[in-house]
Amino acid sequence: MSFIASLLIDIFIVLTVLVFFLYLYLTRHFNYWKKHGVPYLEPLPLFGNLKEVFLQKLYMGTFLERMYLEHKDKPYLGIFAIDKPALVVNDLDLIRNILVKDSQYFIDHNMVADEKSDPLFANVIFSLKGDKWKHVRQKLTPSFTSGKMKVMFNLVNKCGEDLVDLIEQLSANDSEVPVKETLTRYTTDAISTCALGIESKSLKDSKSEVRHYMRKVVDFTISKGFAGFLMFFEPQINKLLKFKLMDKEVATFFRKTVWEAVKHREKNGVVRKDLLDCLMELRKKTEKDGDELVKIDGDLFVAQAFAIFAGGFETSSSATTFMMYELAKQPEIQKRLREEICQVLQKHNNQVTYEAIQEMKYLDMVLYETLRKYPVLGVIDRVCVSDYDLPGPSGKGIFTLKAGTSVYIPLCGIHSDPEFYPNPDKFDPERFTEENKSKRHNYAYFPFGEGPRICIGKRFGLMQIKTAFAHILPKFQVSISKNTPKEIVFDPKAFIIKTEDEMYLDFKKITN
Ligand code: HEM
Repeated sequence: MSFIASLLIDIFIVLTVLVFFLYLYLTRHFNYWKKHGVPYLEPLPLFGNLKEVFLQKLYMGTFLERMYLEHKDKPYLGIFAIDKPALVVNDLDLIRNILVKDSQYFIDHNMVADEKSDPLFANVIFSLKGDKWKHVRQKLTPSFTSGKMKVMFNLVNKCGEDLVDLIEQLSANDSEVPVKETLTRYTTDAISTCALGIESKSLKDSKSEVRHYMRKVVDFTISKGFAGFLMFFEPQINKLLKFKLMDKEVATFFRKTVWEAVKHREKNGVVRKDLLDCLMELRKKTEKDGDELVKIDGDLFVAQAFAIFAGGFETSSSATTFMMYELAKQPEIQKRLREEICQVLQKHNNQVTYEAIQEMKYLDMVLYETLRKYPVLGVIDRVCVSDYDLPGPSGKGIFTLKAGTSVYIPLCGIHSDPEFYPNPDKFDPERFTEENKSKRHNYAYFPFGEGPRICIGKRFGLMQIKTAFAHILPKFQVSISKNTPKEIVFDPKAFIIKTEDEMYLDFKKITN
């Protein structure tokens, strides 16, 4: 045998042995659920049960929705995220216990970003764990009371007026309006001014610097989609590989913007009682305390401003886009909503006010139905932080969920379960009359999550969405245009539910 042939055989043997050991390593936990008598899905080496999500073929919420609809007779189901056992919880009473009643066992999200390579994502409130999270959350919560919303309303309302001006320009000459981008420019302006007191001018200027950098945060490339996957499903692997979600230039821009706003306020004694003020108070206080745990400064400080900013603009613009799309498809619902808005506004001297938008009950119903069909976050996640006893899978005995196990709640699945929502693909706001709501399990609907980790910006999100419709619908008739997507496909790379492509719709000015 020649030297080359024997070398090739040696290489082949070494590779086979390596592949064999890699296989053993990746499948070492694959009998975990079987051993504990928990119903589970047969995994594949390398992917576990998440092949389609891993390969970015399917949005994670849609993936778990399919799993839920197939296995909802089981209170919970064991899966494998790559090689790691994780639990998908289907039963609504168990979900209530995990999110609310026994939330101390499930207080953390999975997300772990690397402090060095991705410092802002590592420190955003969504990633913070345990006492550090609790402390930051307690301090930020007062920025989101209904009193604070009232104060911020005028700023949001001004953005609503600018939004109408932009739609008027874009729809001139019967042009289609790129709704997703237009509404994201609106929410970017609203959150910039309310949270940080900065004018992002996204509606006035399509090349606005803030919009430019924020687009980079949320437009997921394949590699960012992969980083997001690991942070959500395999945070420990991400810790090793150090993938990051935020580019250096975006982090630099955000740091600069936040510290300039802070310096301006300190120098000129500006007090706006907004989110940045709350953060600045928090920063002073912790300096005085001298407590390591509660030192909210540097990137921990910037990250909280970033979290509110990032949480605040694309979530709301995505929900607003889907609502606009459904209204375009259903002119009867659109007409009824327009009539309600116009009637309420008449009582308020034709002014969009905070009180007026609270009176629009059909608007609430249409918005709630939008968030049912398109819950912005398709999966709610938690980590079990100390061993927790679940009722045994067959209803007998107990099964102890080990600390460190990831738990996923299939929100998209629950929201499209025909048992709670007959004909779930139909967009039907009547599902949200008081009477119909009272017939359902309380946990058949939770688009903002639940319990201590419920969305902190819920009130702000609802306010900015409702303000947009109160401005737009009395002035424009919205309809499907030639480039409206025929079918909605959620972006498989993204963390939240959104379309990959632009959403074009026709806007026709109402003249009377
Ligand atoms: C339609 C709009 C929105 C929806 C549907 C939504 C949904 C959610 C959901 C499902 C969660 C996770 C909750 C859980 O794990 O139980 C969340 C968390 C969060 N949201 Fe929202 N959100 C919206 C708007 C906003 C806005 C406007 C802001 C900021 C102004 C915001 C900031 C946050 C933050 C900071 C968290 C993390 C809270 C924590 O970990 O303590 N969201 N949101």
